Amino acid sequence: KVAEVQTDPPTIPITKLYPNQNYPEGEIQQYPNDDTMKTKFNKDEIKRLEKQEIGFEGLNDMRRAAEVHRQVRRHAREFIKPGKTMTSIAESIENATRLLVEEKGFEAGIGFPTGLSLNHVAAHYTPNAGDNIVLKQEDVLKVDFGVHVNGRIVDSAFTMTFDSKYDKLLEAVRDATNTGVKAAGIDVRLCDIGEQIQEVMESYEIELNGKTYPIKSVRNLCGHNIAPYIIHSGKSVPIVKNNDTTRMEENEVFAIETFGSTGRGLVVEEGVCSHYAKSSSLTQQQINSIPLRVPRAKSLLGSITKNFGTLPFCRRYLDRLGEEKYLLGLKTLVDNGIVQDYPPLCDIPGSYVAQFEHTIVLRPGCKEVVSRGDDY
Ligand SMILES: O=S(=O)(c1cccs1)N(Cc1ccc(F)cc1)Cc1ncn[nH]1
Ligand SMILES: [Mn+2]
Ligand SMILES: [Mn+2]
Ligand SMILES: [Mn+2]
Repeated sequence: KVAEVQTDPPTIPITKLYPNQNYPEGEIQQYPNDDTMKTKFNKDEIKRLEKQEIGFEGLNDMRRAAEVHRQVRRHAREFIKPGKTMTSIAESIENATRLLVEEKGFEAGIGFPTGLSLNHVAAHYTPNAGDNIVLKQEDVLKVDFGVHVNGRIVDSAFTMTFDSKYDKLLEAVRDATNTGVKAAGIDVRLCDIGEQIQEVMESYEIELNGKTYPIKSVRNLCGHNIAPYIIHSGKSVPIVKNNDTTRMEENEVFAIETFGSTGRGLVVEEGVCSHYAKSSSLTQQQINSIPLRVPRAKSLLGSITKNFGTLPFCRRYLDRLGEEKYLLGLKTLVDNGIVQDYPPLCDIPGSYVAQFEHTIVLRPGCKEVVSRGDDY
């Protein structure tokens, strides 16, 4: 029996909703420098390159992951309400993702921990075991979660508020992210994208509790390129003007994300860490050559390699695997550079940060915003 329509809450895997396995295309955009592109590739060259691109399989895998993302977030936007614990929110998103993507080893699953950063915390907060934080009416919540199919990660995020007083902040960031998505393209310089994002972001201001704040682009946060099983594979997309003349290249996948803040427009690593990922730059041989005097570190590394590979994970994912007494072992792996920690990234207390993020594919003939939905 082929199901036609998703249940609420969502329980039907996306493969069952698309029996022909052709998943919906994202938003197609032409490149900003399209005329020079035309001279670069003629029609049949584009045809040939479209075959190559990230391989039709790769693109189809991303589209399936993106459809999972859209259906999970549609439900998340209904059930995330003040009074719910961060833990219950994270688990609802993760359970729905596992169901819809049909989690199976490295073939399909969660792309990285469910980011639920609040207010002046911009990114990389997810609850650890025992976290009792409850969502409040005046919170500014960034929901940033990932879905992968065969390592093709869709990284997309949106901001939720329950008070219209923050509307201008969300409008600024949404406009800035869409500006970055539009500016992106083959051969486009990263610095030019950062400049355009900053110009739009900082053209906005917001009045909060009787005071007017200019909205600042958070200058030390950025978007990034994505490779199979590697959430950031080397290039950073700035959200302020800088001098990085590195260019985007065809067939690259980018997460375009912008952060607007009423605070300093600068984040620092602050608070208890929850997010980690095995370094993608060390070879197995290099790892083997590092003496690990803490026995637990070795067994923990085995579990991380087996269950996550280079995909980011959080402490709750270790807990659900039955790992115990792992904090010293984890610290040892971090101190030896085998595992990278990603602590919460915070502006000043009392400030508010908003985020929107899309994943785009720079196909030879067009740009595909795979994570675009009717919500953002
Ligand atoms: O800030 S990043 O570390 C980065 C940006 C540019 C170069 S590296 N980061 C990558 C990442 C790190 C850990 C994760 F669990 C998931 C992703 C961006 C990001 N965080 C959430 N969504 N997107
Ligand atoms: Mn629902
Ligand atoms: Mn993200
Ligand atoms: Mn990202």
